[in-house]
Amino acid sequence: DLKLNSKVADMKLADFGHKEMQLSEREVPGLMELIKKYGDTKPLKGLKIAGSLHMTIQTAMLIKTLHALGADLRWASCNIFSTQDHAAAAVVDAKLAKVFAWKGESLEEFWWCTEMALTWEDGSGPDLIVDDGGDATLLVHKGVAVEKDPSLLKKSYDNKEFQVVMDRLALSYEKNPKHWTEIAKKIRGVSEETTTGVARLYNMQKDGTLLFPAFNVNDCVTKSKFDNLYGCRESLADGIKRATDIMIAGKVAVICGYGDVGKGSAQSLRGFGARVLVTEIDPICALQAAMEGYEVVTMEEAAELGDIFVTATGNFHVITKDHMLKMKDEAIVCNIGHFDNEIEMIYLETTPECKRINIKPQVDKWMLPSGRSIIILAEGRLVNLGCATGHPSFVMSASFTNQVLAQLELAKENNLKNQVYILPKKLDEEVARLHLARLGVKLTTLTKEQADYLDVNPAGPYKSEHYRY
Ligand SMILES: NC(=O)C1=CN([C@@H]2O[C@H](COP(=O)(O)OP(=O)(O)OC[C@H]3O[C@@H](n4cnc5c(N)ncnc54)[C@H](O)[C@@H]3O)[C@@H](O)[C@H]2O)C=CC1
Ligand SMILES: Nc1ncnc2c1ncn2[C@@H]1O[C@H](CO)C(=O)[C@H]1O
Repeated sequence: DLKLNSKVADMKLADFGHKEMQLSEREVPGLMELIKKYGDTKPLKGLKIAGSLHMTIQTAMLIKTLHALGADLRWASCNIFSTQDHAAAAVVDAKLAKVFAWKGESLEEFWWCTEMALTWEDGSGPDLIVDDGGDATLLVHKGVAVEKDPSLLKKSYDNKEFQVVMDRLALSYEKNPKHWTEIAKKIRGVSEETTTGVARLYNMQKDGTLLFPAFNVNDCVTKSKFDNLYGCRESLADGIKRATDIMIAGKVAVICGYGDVGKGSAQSLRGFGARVLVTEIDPICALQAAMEGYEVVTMEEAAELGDIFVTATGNFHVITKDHMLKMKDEAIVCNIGHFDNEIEMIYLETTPECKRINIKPQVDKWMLPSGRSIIILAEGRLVNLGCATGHPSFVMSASFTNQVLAQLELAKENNLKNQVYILPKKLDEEVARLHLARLGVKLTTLTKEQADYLDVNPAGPYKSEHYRY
């Protein structure tokens, strides 16, 4: 396998990918600025970067930037449905990275791709990881764990996906029982894209099991208060409409979770004229939803009311078997959270009385024992990337500018500990500044008197560490 240059769906799509990458340049000002600033000095020269992040046109521009800064790249997607095959082909064709990703991977193929992204032709591993959801970081950590305790390979696991991971690790253990231990030693750190991946990192930091330093890119203000919020505001409706062509106006939409993603999702469907109900566990977010005029209900109440259901919690089994059995005939059910367990898909997939009728790729009608059916999008995986193309380039430019800044910090080898770090506010403000011109924003400059009055530096940072945007 390791001699494999790349594995993508169709290299004939490369030209289309190049055209869409070129068209996105105007929309990724932050990335273009980083290439201008560092393209000559190449601060990532000689460093190997493994990526596990949706292989889209936007990610192709992130890869282009990391490549321009000197990195040697291998890439997989972090979701079986989110690859845009023309983006993958263009990246391979332009020799920006070796790519192992295609839309519609099986779970076994997904974990093979992830391992291929983490392993160079000579069997060596990366210096740095760009992760989204933490699956690449998980494979390295579980690899080290089984090499410490091979008996873990003998067990059988109820969780189907975890069993696939352990089967894959059994193969690498057979080839080299020190493979992952050697790889982990060399890794300078990981930069993590999303809320759920960041939660995993803080759990490992708390348990003391983190094997290398990590940057929490999600909690850059110019990531989560933009991508999670405004990105979902645009790409959620895109996913639902491309999948079902449903009229949203006048329908009852139920958004589970009112965090950054839930806020953008609720606003998205309200914008199309839906009557939006919200469910929440957190009194503060529930109060925010109420202040915005949303009706805050429980899923038990909402199950029989909704026409369209969207989970956005980062939690699991938020929409359960009981909820599905109460739903209207042909209610649409989807998830925009990172993992596919927000909807209890295991009930549908393991109950003989539940019959799946495939309408088209990533759109299934499930006949239920209730005598009614529901429409499940992208098999419960994130609907904006499974049924559409994810967030547009402009908002991803801010997220990915933070990713590159985090990679540059990790590359410096400045004795970071095995813990989770956040980029400084000054850089966050810089990322925002890089995106103003494209929108014609005219920023006001503080006078010295005003700066003194506010007790801030005229060049920033403009807010305290505890400021909530
Ligand atoms: N599809 C996409 O493009 C994106 C997906 N994400 C993912 O979306 C998920 C949510 O992300 P954020 O909004 O940033 O997280 P968040 O933590 O800001 O919001 C999640 C909210 O869900 C609530 N919640 C948890 N369990 C719940 C339950 N059982 N019922 C109702 N509410 C519940 C929490 O109280 C919280 O307010 C994560 O998995 C994240 O990785 C994030 C950004 C973009
Ligand atoms: N078009 C896109 N390309 C790459 N990543 C994306 C895109 N849209 C959303 N995402 C990311 O997907 C993760 C969730 O897996 C986020 O937190 C977003 O930053």
